[in-house]
Amino acid sequence: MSLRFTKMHGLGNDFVVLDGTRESITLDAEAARAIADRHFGIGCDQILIVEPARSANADFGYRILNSDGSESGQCGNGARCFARYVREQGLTEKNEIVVDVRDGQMVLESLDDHHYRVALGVPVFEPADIPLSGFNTADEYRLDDIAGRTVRFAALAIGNPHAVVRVDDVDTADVATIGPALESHAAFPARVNVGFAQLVTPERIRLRVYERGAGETLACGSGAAAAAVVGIRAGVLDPSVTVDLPGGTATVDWAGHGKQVYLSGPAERVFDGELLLSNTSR
Ligand SMILES: N[C@@H](CCC[C@H](N)C(=O)O)C(=O)O
Repeated sequence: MSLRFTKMHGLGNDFVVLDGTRESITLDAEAARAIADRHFGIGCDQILIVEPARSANADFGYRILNSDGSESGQCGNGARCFARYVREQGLTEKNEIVVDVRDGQMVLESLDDHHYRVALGVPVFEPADIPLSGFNTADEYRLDDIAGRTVRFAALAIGNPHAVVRVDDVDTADVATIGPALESHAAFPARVNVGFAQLVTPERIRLRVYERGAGETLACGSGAAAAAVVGIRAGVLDPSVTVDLPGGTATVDWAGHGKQVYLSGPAERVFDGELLLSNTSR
């Protein structure tokens, strides 16, 4: 059995994109891990599945699987690739696309030169799936047992959960230790994406993200949005923020409490291929 796929990336956060509009695609966690495997499969941070819309006002459904086989409700870099994919595959000619994600909807807009702007949703502080309690304030939590250290962070959801740790220098931040320790800490039963953000100017941050279910990636779009929103809410960032990630630069715009957060940046198509599913099992 074989499956046609397109390999894409957004700022080096890479994806295998599958068309589930013509025939339904069911991938269990083991199959997802096999596809994402960089030695025995195609290799990617996430698998994106284009599905038929579930709501009357949507154009498509959008499913996201991490490289460890877990499912997420959000992928910002993937959403830009999704927008490019559905237009290039002739699935729509629309410039503005509404997609159903696991817990809501997103709006994807085509800009010039293969750039896209994505409305990720309204950020939620004190999200229900992050049952932290007994910490300082809604904006700053603290855990004392992260690899023997005390770590302070903000926590919020943008369709998926994020912890944002402010650091002086992303180059020397201990992402490899603090990232996985916080990602799978008991305080986060659904696990969490962990961003390490360095303030450069009120319009610019540098960011590295240890992603839930994928490890450190070259860029995380929802992580960029989360870090910018935390800084804007704290009054240290302007409403439009340039986010420098290891894989490139994204822009985040947020007008404040109760408003949608927007992520803009490029989407690249790398190649098309056909996956022989029997070759992915080990
Ligand atoms: N790379 C993504 C986020 C993908 C999902 C995330 N790892 C999760 O489990 O929530 C992005 O660009 O937003």
